Amino acid sequence: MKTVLIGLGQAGGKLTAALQSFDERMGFGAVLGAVGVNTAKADLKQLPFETVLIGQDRVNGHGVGGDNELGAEVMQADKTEVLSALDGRVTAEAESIFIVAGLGGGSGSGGAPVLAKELQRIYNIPVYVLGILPGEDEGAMYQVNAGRSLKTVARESDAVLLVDNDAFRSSGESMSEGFDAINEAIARRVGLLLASGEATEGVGESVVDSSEVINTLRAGGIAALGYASAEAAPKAEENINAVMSIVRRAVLTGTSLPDASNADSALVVVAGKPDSIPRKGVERARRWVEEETGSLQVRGGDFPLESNRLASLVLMGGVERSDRVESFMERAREAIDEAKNETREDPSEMWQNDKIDDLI
Ligand SMILES: Nc1nc2c(ncn2[C@@H]2O[C@H](COP(=O)(O)OP(=O)(O)OP(=O)(O)O)[C@@H](O)[C@H]2O)c(=O)[nH]1
Repeated sequence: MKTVLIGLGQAGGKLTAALQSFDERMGFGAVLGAVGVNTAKADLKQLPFETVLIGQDRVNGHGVGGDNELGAEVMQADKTEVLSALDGRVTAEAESIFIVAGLGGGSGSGGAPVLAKELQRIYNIPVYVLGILPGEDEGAMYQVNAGRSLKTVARESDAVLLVDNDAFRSSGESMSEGFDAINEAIARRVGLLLASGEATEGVGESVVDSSEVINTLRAGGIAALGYASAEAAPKAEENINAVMSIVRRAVLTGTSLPDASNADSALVVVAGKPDSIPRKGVERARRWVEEETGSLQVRGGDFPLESNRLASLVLMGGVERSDRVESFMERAREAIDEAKNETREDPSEMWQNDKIDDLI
C-alpha cells in the first residue's frame, strides 16, 4: 500500500524516520514520502525529511509541554503550512496517508485529530493514524491526553492502528532507554504490512493486495497488528505447523495491543519464499483467527519475500470492544478522577476536564 507518512511530535517524527528507513533498507518502495511536524524546533532537526515547525507564535519553538489542547489549537492555526508540505507528496499513486503520533504528549496527541479531519476533507484516500499509547507507568497527564486524543482520532480518521509502548518494552529497561528498539520493532511490523500489498514477484491469486488491508480497516475504529516469525523448512508441506504456530503467536503474544483479539475483521498475511508457504497451513490459520477473533470477515494471503524465515502478520480491525482498550480508557478516566482530587487542594488549570471529552 503506497503511503505518505506524517510524523507529528517527537515520538511521531522518530517512528516515521524508523519506518521510512526500514522501507528503504528492504527496498519495498511502499513509503512514498514523509514529513515531520512539531512545535519543538530541536526535535525536528534530527529528522531526515522535510519538516514544518508549527505554533511558533505561541510557544516559540519550545514544544507545548504536554498540553494537547494547545497542540490541537496550533495545528488548527498552522494547518495550511502542513498541507502545503504534503502537496506534491500525496500523488495519484498514494493509496493512504498515515499520521504517526504519540498519543500521550501534547503536539502529536493534540495535532493528530485536527490534521486527520482536515486530510479527510481534502483527500479521497483513507487517512489512518498510527497512534502510540503511553506505558502504564507514565504519569496521569499522559493517560488523560491519550484517552482524549484516542477518542477523537477514532472519530476523525478512517482507522487508528494502535501500538502500546508496554507491549514492546524489554524487562529492566526504562521506557526512554527502549524507544529506539521499540520504534524498530513497530517499523518492522507496520513496514511489512504496507509492503505486503506491494508484492510483484510470484503474483497469483493467493498474494495479498493493498485493497485487502483497506477493506480490513474499513469498519473504522481501532485496529491492532500482530507479528511473529520462525525458521522455514524448504518445502511448503513441512511448514503447516509452523504457519499455525506463528499466526497463533502473532495474535496471542505478538500483538501491538495485548489482549485485543475480539475483532470485527482481520487479515492474515504469511510472508516468505513462495515455495515454502503451505496453502493448507494458511487456510487453517485463517480459520483459527476466525474463531479466536469472533469475526466472519477474515481474509488471508501471502507476501512473497526472499527469506529463510516465515513471518505472519495479523491485522485486526474493530478491536475497540477488547479488554485492552476498555482497560486503557478506564485508566484514563481514573487519571482524570485522581487529578480532580488533587485539584481541590492545589487548583491547577491543567485539569479542567471532568470526563474524557472530545479534544475538538
Ligand atoms: N514508541 C515511542 N514512544 C515514544 C517515543 N518518544 C516518546 N514516546 C511516547 O510518546 C509520549 C510523549 O509524546 P511526545 O511525542 O514525546 O510528545 P510531543 O507530541 O512531541 O508533545 P510535546 O512534547 O508535549 O510538545 C509518551 O507517552 C512517550 O512514552 C519514541 O521514540 N517511541
